[in-house]
Amino acid sequence: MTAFRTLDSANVANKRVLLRVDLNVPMENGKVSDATRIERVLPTIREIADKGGKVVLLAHFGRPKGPDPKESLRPVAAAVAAHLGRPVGFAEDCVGPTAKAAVDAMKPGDIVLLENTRFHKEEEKNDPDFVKDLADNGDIWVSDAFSAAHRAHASTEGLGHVLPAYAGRTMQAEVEALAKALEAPQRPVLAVVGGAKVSSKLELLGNLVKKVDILVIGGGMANTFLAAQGKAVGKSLCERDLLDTARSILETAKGAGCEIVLPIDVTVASEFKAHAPSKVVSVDAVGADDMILDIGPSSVEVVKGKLAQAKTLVWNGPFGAFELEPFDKGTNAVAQEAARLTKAGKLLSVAGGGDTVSALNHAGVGEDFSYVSTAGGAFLEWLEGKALPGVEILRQR
Ligand SMILES: Nc1ncnc2c1ncn2[C@@H]1O[C@H](COP(=O)(O)OP(=O)(O)O)[C@@H](O)[C@H]1O
Ligand SMILES: O=C(OP(=O)(O)O)[C@H](O)COP(=O)(O)O
Repeated sequence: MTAFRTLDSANVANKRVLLRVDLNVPMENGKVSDATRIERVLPTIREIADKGGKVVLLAHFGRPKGPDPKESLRPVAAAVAAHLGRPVGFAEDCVGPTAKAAVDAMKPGDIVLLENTRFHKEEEKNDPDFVKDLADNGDIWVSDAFSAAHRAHASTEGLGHVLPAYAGRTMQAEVEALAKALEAPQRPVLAVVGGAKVSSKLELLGNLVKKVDILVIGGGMANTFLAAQGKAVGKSLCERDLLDTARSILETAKGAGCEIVLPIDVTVASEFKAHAPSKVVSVDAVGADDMILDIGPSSVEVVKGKLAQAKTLVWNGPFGAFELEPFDKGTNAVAQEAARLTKAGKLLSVAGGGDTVSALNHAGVGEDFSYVSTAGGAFLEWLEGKALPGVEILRQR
């Protein structure tokens, strides 16, 4: 494995440092509801600023189709400043005259966050002209966004081709910690995959089932598998065009000797709303107007039984819409059991993902897992053994 170029070898004094961070943080009512991703990048920001660098933060937020005030990073800049205890400026564009004016006005040690890189469609295309526009405001590029390193985007990968590239402290720490915890995991290995990013994560499961002994599928992800088995899922989140993919993953799992665990009962409601009237039903009895928002109590018991068999747990994606009570019950119960087994020395537990970390904190066990990564999709791809473009670019230069 080629070593990273790290901040140890970077001369940042007086330099404009384009620092890619992942500030795709959970928000509730316009406020950051879980600051783990912010907390994790503070050491790198402080180190560069204290060495006299000008810290130009680049980040994405959500999946906007173009400029969209609802997906602005402005409120996140205020949260970064609050956690850092230092002022953080904000520029309303990440390229062009607005960004240039903000960066030109910086003094050594200053910190500025540029607006959502995804307001430009060229970001996700890794467009060379856009990369150049971003690079115009920097002398070096530091990436501390391990959780976005599975994306070969302009700010997560492209910049590494045109500027001297270095890994930030969180990037370093994540890769080291995951390798230490999971390079030779004790078996059985149990993976839990849930959450809502079904289309971008479902296909990963085809490789994951070859690496783990048991795969528990929950959250929105489970609905597509239930539908693939011919079950009704009503108004639930479900990717109908991925039913064949889901079926082929079930086949691959069978061939690989990986046990797949799906919910046997679910909590349904007719609205995606906290305290919406809800009931627990069998997965064979979901009605046309029902929305599956959590796993049910019998499923929780099944998952607890699987946890008791496992020596290693890897987890991305909550079991339900945990932000809305009472649809946090399944996630809370499983998280608390995993934490108990970890504290008893019976389980090595690694969990990751912006919302998953938030869910563990919500369940009161964020400190009790063996390792909590900021990364969800990137963590799953790393686990599959895939090379992550945003990591590889840091090794090559
Ligand atoms: N059954 C479900 N229906 C709709 N949304 C769900 C369901 N289960 C979980 N979710 C949502 O999944 C989101 C987290 O998914 P995801 O972004 O994939 O996780 P992470 O950020 O940890 O990688 C949460 O906002 C949660 O509300
Ligand atoms: O939140 C993220 O990933 P995650 O939800 O898998 O943890 C990253 O910021 C990547 O975001 P993306 O999946 O919109 O590219």
